[in-house]
Amino acid sequence: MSRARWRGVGGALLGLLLFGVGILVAALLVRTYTLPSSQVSWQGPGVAEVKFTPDERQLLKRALIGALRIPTVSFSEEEQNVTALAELGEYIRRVFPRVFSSSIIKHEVVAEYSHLFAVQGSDLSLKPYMILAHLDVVPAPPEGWDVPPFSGEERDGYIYGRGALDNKCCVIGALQALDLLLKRGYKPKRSFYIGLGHDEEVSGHKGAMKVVEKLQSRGVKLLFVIDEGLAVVEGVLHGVKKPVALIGTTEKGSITLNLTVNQPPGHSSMPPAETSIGILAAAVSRLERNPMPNMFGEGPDAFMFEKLAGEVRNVFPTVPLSYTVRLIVIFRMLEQKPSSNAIVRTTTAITIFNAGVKANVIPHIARATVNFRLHPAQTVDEVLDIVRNTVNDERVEISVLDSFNPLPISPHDESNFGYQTLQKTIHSVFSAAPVAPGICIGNTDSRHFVNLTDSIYRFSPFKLKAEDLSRIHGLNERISVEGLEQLTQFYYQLIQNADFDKVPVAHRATHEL
Ligand SMILES: CCCCCCCC/C=C\CCCCCCCC(=O)NCC(=O)O
Ligand SMILES: [Zn+2]
Ligand SMILES: [Zn+2]
Repeated sequence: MSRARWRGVGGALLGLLLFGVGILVAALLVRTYTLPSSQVSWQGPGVAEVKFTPDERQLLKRALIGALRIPTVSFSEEEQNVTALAELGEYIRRVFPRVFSSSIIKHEVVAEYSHLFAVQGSDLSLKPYMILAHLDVVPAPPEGWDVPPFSGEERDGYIYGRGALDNKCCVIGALQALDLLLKRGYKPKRSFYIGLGHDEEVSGHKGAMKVVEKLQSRGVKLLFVIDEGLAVVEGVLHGVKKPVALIGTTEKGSITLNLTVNQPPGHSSMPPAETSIGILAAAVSRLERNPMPNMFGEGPDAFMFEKLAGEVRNVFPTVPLSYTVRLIVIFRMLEQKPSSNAIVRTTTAITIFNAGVKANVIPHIARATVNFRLHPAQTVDEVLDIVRNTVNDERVEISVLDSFNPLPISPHDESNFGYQTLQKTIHSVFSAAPVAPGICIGNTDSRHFVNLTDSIYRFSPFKLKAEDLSRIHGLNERISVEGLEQLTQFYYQLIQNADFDKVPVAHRATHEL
């Protein structure tokens, strides 16, 4: 046989060998996945679902509508509508008298406008847990809304208003669930707290932090904390069609910077080659055009995709791709949408830009504020280094207004009581939606609780479609009446599920995918 022919046969054999090895590696990789969590079933007794009477359904709706009408706006750490915060405090007293007068509940006002409810369980040997929500909201100028943002108007099965999702629905849902449990004579075994902060939207330094100080001074340790955060998302994650429940097991860090350029002012008829505005604009544009690196797989986002691998639809239906390859394809697609881009990298948002006073005056000072949300695989120092290198202009002064590192990752293994109790409750309330750990892309009051527990979970118990994401802090924020009832059901069942003293045990089928 000629040398060329031998080379051809050798090449074909090598190709076959590589193909075989490729198949083997892919098979080994996909073997490690278990069936999606939707296939998990729970051992042991379930808890009773709350059946709302028609009157209770009306009262629940009215309770949220009333709360939405009180404009508890936080503008900044220094400027909050404290009259409205006081009014909302009075309002919850009026709407939930059973909660405020129960002999097993101690209520205290913290730092004037926050509230702490301590519900005493019958078994004091069980470690308590905490449900958090917040009373304040971000501003809502009426332009662009279909209904006035503080009207609480009900339309076509939805209740509209600033705070409908973030986060008065959880304030009302948690209190309503507790009220219904008391009404039905339920006596909790495990003690728990409900904390309602009043300045979450501007840091939580005055509210949640003071609640933490109070609990710490009493030597309280918590089994777990549940706060707002991720949700049951539908059509948000590329390639996953059915609703999946994402529990934030960590939260992004944050850096807020001021970029300031100081140049001599003067007459606009004799402009310099570059003005303070031009220099600053170029600097912020460099930051926008050079996004932080894609860190997919280097943080807990990897856990989320591993868990959801079984749910990922093949994006090329005619090509038989392994789950591993599908994940790699999705990895690139994630960058295309702001919500999933936020999961895979530190984000850069230019939020304030100020300069100039008059058309014929060269401005002296130009200033921009830039807010970064840090991926859990990066630190404040690392991001600041990248920012300095990208700006790369000594005329731009960079000062840090506020910064904190990403939060620790809370346990989400099979032996963790808090995570498993949440998962069990989610399965029961949201028709067995698969549950996965994720990165909470916004910041919450729960970040102040790290010294009280290692188990902090950020989960808002409602469904969110892709088009709903822009309603949070945006226009036409709303919750469906059905969603509000489901959310209340969630807290109602969670409180009962937390009364078991052992971790719920899941039956899980392992399976080769
Ligand atoms: C891979 C796709 C996953 C996309 C996940 C996006 C799901 C979004 C779900 C909820 C929205 C996140 C809201 C987080 C709570 C924000 C609380 C807040 O506003 N805090 C103040 C602040 O962060 O400034
Ligand atoms: Zn919130
Ligand atoms: Zn918010």
